[in-house]
Amino acid sequence: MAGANKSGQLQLLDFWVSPFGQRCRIALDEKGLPYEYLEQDLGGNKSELLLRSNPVHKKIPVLLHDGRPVCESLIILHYLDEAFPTSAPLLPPDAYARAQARFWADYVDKKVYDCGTRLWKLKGEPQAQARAEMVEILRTLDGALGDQEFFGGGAFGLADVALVPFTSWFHAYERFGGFSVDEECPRLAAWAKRCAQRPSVAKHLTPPDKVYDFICGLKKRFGIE
Ligand SMILES: N[C@@H](CCC(=O)N[C@@H](CS)C(=O)NCC(=O)O)C(=O)O
Repeated sequence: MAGANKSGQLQLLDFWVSPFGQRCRIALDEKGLPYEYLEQDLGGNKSELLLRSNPVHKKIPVLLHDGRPVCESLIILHYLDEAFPTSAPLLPPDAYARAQARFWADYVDKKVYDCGTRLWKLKGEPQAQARAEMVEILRTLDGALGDQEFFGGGAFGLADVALVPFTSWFHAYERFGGFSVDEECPRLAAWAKRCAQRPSVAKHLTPPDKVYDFICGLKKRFGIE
């Protein structure tokens, strides 16, 4: 059966362009865990399975492990690490390093998507504020990365998985914000290119032009020109 392995059946309720869903797909591949991908309709016709599996937020991604739902992408990443501890851990063994990884994953969660949405939704001064904030967020991440290969040091880990799906949204953020990640944050730009060479990332990142077209479609739907 698709998604079944000796540790049980894994299914992922997801939506193709979602950075949160991509986190889960990348983590599942990093860990070599087979799963069944279940694309969801989020446009006003949510499936019974999604509503039953995530009755609180009614959002993707949801991981079903032998039919039991786990919601919220970062919680799913932690769950995968705990449920499948022997396969490619996302979190390092050292407690302090684990806390650092969680801090940056949480920072990404609190900052990037929300600011990115303001960038494409707003106009004038509020949009200029979102642009300044996004550059600040990306510079902060560039500083946290420093000269390390990955946020997890030498290993691709939790914070990398949390942030990397947004690299395919950078192109749209750059176009709506009128800035360049390469120029503002060269270390982060180089990190994104390094990550893109990983099979798990290359396979699951949505091409940047498709993300841009998707956002343009949303703008049209919301009547934002
Ligand atoms: N904090 C959640 C965010 C998930 C989320 O925003 N999912 C969006 C798709 S990108 C969704 O399902 N939207 C449907 C809706 O809001 O009705 C996570 O990390 O999983």
